[in-house]
Amino acid sequence: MDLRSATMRGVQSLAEAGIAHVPAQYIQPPQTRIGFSLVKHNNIDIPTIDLDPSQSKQLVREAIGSACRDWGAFHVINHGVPIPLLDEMRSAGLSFFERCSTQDKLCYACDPNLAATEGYGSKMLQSTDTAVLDWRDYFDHHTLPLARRNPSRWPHFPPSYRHVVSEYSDHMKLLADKLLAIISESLGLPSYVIGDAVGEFYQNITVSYYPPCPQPDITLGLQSHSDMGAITLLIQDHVEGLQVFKDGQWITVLPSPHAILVILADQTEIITNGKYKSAQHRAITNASRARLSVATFHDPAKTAKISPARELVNESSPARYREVIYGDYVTSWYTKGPEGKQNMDALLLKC
Ligand SMILES: O=C(O)CCC(=O)C(=O)O
Ligand SMILES: [Fe+2]
Repeated sequence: MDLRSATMRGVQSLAEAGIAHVPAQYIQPPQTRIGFSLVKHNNIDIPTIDLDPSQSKQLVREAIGSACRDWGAFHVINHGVPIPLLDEMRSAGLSFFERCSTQDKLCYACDPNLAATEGYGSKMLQSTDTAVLDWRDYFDHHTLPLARRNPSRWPHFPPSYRHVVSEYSDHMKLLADKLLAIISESLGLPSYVIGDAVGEFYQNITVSYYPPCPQPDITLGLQSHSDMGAITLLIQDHVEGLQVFKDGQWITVLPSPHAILVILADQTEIITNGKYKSAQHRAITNASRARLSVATFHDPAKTAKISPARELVNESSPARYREVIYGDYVTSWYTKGPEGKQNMDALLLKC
């Protein structure tokens, strides 16, 4: 197979072509390879917080407060989202990637020259780009506000696909609202403070598909980054691959099929004036099993001005970040690339 045309069709075609060596554009430099930094397996896991209404609200606030401070990411269980819906969402995504023909998938191809367009894609090398490519294909859906939601742009297969994504989107929004309220309260603020600072949610749902990779030691499924919006809700299948960076180590997030992973994103770090940090995370590859995740991003409008909440700024705790227009932040993220937390570092004020 012509490797160039296979690359245009995403990494799944490369994997299915049975290559033994990945094309050069997918090879990570030594410092971002998985062998470079410490990886802890299974002996520490990120916190799990039970949101069942029978739990003490005060204890839940405290548990969320420490998870946000220490990790920037945590699992929630008894979150109110029907478990069958989580399974339906994973299985709809998997059917698109594994049961649709390449030709069918390409009907939904997003414009590779534009950032964050809706549809099916894989990171492409731009002519000026020196970034290493991720071993990942994806389908991005624009789901909220409702005016952005156009299910006719989403896969027609399996037949339930469009209905499942719409229902999933609605449930994720409710959960994101609830979590931002508890996160505000965990800082001693009224429940509306962070939600009001973010404003109306712009929600995107990205299904990521990581085919088996013949050289997992020198590739990444998704390079290290923090999410740029306010809060991300993620589910994964039973295959390990997601890692969160904590205290100088990469920690694998063990799959937990009924749980939803909450990832604090950059705008929440700014609004909380750095009291809570966005989580740096990445996805690694493996040689034998495909992996699927579904990330639901909740972002401010591009015109929203984001700055530390006034309630958290005072003489003893001055503002640590300058105000940013969210759209400018997104542009800089796509221009400089997501690597690590470099985009947040650019907003830090010298206190
Ligand atoms: O696949 C994963 O688990 C991570 C996905 C992710 O971090 C993202 O889409 O921003
Ligand atoms: Fe992410």
